[in-house]
Amino acid sequence: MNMMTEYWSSLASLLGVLAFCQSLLQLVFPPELRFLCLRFLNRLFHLFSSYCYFDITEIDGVCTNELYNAVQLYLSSFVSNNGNRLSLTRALNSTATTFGLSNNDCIFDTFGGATVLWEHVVIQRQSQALTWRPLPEEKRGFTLRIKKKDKSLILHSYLDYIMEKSDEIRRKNRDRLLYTNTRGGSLDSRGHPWESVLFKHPSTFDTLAMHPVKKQEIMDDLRDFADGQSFYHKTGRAWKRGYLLYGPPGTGKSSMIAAMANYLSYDIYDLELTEVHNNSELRNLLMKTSSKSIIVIEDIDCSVNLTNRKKKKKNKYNKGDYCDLETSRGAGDEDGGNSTITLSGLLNFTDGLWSCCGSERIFVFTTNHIEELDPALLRRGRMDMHIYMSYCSYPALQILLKNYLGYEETGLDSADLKQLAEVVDKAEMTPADISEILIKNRRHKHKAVSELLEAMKTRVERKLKRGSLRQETEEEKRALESPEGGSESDFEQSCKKEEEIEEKMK
Ligand SMILES: Nc1ncnc2c1ncn2[C@@H]1O[C@H](COP(=O)(O)OP(=O)(O)OP(=O)(O)O)[C@@H](O)[C@H]1O
Repeated sequence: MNMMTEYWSSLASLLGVLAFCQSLLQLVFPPELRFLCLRFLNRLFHLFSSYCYFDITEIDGVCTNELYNAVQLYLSSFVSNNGNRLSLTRALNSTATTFGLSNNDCIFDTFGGATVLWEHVVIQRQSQALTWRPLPEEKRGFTLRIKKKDKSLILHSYLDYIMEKSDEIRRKNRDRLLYTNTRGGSLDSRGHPWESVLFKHPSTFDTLAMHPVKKQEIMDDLRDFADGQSFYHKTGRAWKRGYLLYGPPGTGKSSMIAAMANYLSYDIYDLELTEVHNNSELRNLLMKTSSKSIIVIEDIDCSVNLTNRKKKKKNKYNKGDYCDLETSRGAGDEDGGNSTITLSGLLNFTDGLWSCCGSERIFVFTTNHIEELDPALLRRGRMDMHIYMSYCSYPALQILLKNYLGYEETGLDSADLKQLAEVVDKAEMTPADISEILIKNRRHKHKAVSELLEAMKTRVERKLKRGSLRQETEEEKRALESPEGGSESDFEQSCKKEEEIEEKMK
């Protein structure tokens, strides 16, 4: 008991001494002097430290600091792999989740061999300043710690790099738009010649069925283009690229365009040439497109008479009102007058001076009949890459089987696969045809494969039959046409026979 009393009394006298010292300190060292001392110590510390620090606050005065937002987005791109405690956000109507550093958490980053430390600093705001807009209750910011020797690298390149990266992430996270030119060239309420809708096409290079080597080549080309600003600048070329997609209907030309847009996070401008009246309207449309976009003209062979030939083009595949365009607008204004679009107008659109307004644009033309296009339109520099979208090959079929039936996970009968590999090239089926069969039977994998195999075999048989019948007819025709051949009525008979074959094949 005595011990306890002694303990309490010595504690009380110690506290008394402390209180006395504190009031003495207050008297000798007023707060101003203490603050100065602290500042001095701080300066001394920084003088001998090899690090320097930068504060990037969320709000600079009353304006939002763009750099803060950029750093937040930039860090979100790799923080998910490194951080232990993360903040998660998702904007309204967005499908992307954004990771962020939690309050007062740190993360290291490296750039050009320099290691930097980012700290997310969150402190409560003491009082609301008198501003025209209410400030958040918390004061947020990032503190960047770098080595003094890296200062110039970080300030000159790293921050620009962060701004660029954040732009890219922002574009990726936002929804893409699909534009189409307004009917008859009229302007919308904002005086814009393009109308837009949200573009949510699910096609990606993963889902696209084509040979993986070819696919990779296209992806590399697109990536080189998107990252090639300095290259295009250095070589004095306009920052644009043209792709011509050609091949039979249903081989994935439109799917490829969607995959390109999703891959690069570009908007799409789907140009309906039939709604454009003349070259100057075409130029105006081009000027109103934004950079980082894909400008598409589908079925270019059917859209307008692009051969500049005097004779009117005969369209093999009638595609409705596309085909009579030249007729309906009064063909004959071939030399670039104001009443119709001409080949030279289109060439100017793709690589004339006007095509360089804005930058980072991709032109994609599609056609089912490359042979009907004017060589001027096809030359490299205008259409830099010609991509043949072929009938389904075995590597492409494997992608479809994987997408539609989950083929890789569960595996299919190897004998079936072997047979598919044998007939797929001969069958000449489009990915669209194959997709249809697979969709129909997607719940029954083995039925899907056997039906597909059946369809392919039938096609091969029909092709063989057609080939041999045609050969027979050719021989008969040749016999009839020879000097000792038969009469005209025999020839007519042979034609009739060919028609019969066609009928049978149908
Ligand atoms: N290469 C492919 N990979 C994956 N799916 C494909 C492919 N080709 C076609 N398809 C499927 O077939 C459908 C039609 O294809 P798409 O419209 O892309 O072909 P297209 O070549 O543009 O045809 P068209 O020349 O008639 O416009 C697509 O919705 C897609 O489901």
